[in-house]
Amino acid sequence: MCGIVGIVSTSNVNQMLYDALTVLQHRGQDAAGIVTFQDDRFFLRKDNGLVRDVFHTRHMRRLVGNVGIGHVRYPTAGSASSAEAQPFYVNSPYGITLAHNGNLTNADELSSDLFRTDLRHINTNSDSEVLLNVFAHELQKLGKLNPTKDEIFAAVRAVHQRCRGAYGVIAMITGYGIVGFRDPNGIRPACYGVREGENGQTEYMIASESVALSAAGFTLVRDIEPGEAVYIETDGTLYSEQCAESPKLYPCIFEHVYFARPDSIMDGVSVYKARLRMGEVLADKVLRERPDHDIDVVIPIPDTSRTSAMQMAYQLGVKYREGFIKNRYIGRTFIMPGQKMRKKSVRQKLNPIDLEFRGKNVMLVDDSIVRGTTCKEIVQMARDAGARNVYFASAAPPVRYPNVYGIDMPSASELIAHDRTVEEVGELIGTDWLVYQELDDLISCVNDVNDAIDGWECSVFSGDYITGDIDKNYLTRLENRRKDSSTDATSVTDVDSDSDSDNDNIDLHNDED
Ligand SMILES: O=P(O)(O)OC[C@H]1O[C@H](OP(=O)(O)OP(=O)(O)O)[C@H](O)[C@@H]1O
Ligand SMILES: NC(=O)CC[C@H](N)C(=O)O
Ligand SMILES: [Mg+2]
Repeated sequence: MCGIVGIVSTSNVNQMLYDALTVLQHRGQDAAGIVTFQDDRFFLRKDNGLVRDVFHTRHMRRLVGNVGIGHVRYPTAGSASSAEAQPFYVNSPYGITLAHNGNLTNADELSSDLFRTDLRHINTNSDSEVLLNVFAHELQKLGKLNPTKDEIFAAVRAVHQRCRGAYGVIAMITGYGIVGFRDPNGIRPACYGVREGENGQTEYMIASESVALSAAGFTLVRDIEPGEAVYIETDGTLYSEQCAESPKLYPCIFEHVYFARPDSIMDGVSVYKARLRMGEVLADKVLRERPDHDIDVVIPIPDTSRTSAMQMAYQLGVKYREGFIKNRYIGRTFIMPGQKMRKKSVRQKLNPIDLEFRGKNVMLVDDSIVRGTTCKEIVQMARDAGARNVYFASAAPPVRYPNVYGIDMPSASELIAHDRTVEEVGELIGTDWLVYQELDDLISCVNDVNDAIDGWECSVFSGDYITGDIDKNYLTRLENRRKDSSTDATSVTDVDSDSDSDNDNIDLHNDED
């Protein structure tokens, strides 16, 4: 899902960016990058790996300057090669770097237009490099030596006209400042906050999630509106403008189900509260389906489902027990590239405490079932640990349709619930009873706080794509591309974590290694 952050400060931003990226690490574990600038020079460090592995002291020392942006990557387009780590850089106009969360649905067309009409070269398969070049081209067309805020907003307006899909973006323009914007449907999140810097001057941070702000002592001001751009000059002056023609707010509901940290507030909705409610309404469904259930204990599948499972147990009046212990050194499995690695990691990551299972009817709770990698293993582990009956509840409805907006599930065939009934899925994962959340119930969990929300981007559950440009042909093309690329060692599908560590990484050569 990628995490993005940008800071305009009164002192060096390298450590603040690093810390913010560690707080956003749950959004992307594949690659990380930071770019700063000082005295008209960019300083960039990016590579595959977790934040703590990418940045060593020698890199941090070189990342000087009071303004910078950062990115943690979970690839959804192109490959997992280090050449597609972000931020991306383009030297003209002004020198622009950009960090993107989301996925463009018309990246192929744009890429060809950029080459044929705009005479721009795209060097990777990343849609984010395309987005950067569209922005750069539109800014360049205005042809000014010094860009004003109005020109920057005009370039964002043009990006909205040309780009389709989902994007939360932070771009840095050398010598001028940073600009953050969201797609006209507000699918991907972005917010900004303030704190007092040296000499009482205001410092700004833009980030994917509010938790990055609060962890660094910034106060959340607000979410960036769909289609809106926020431009912060290097001296700390902030401007904002609506740059889309008819913006609507349709945030991605899967952020609340899985991606976001529970201590974040997104578009006014507390992720933690939403997950508590998911547990509550799921318990109501369990009681509707089996008023005389014989559940002895509710057990979460750590980490993400904990909040919902706890509330579900409370609502059912059943014991809540931590029956699986999570190895804290293994990351999130769903966002790992490659099914082989994901499968292996579930066993490495979770281990049962047998006494919580032996002879009991256990209700296992997860936030979602996507490919079924986790639940298949877990149900078996519960049986091996001696459970009498293994029931399974998902705090989200069946995931039946591909995602094209920044979650790496582009083909329907890899989704366990695609074209299957709930009973069939239950049988496949080997559970004695499977309960899914209803979509209307899920929506009710996130709905009641913010009137500005027009609806939710729920395509993985409903098959309705808010951008209106996704049809059967598009999804078939995507699925075929996925099949073709699965034989390619550097594809998003089947990359080994360090298989391309010695790939050439074309970027700024002010870094000595
Ligand atoms: O059906 P699947 O394809 O297995 O995907 C769903 C699972 O993946 C995620 O866990 P993950 O390990 O990524 O993260 P977590 O520790 O935050 O729960 C999610 O929480 C589910 O447990
Ligand atoms: N998950 C994301 O936000 C991915 C961003 C971008 N599409 C990439 O693949 O790098
Ligand atoms: Mg999980």
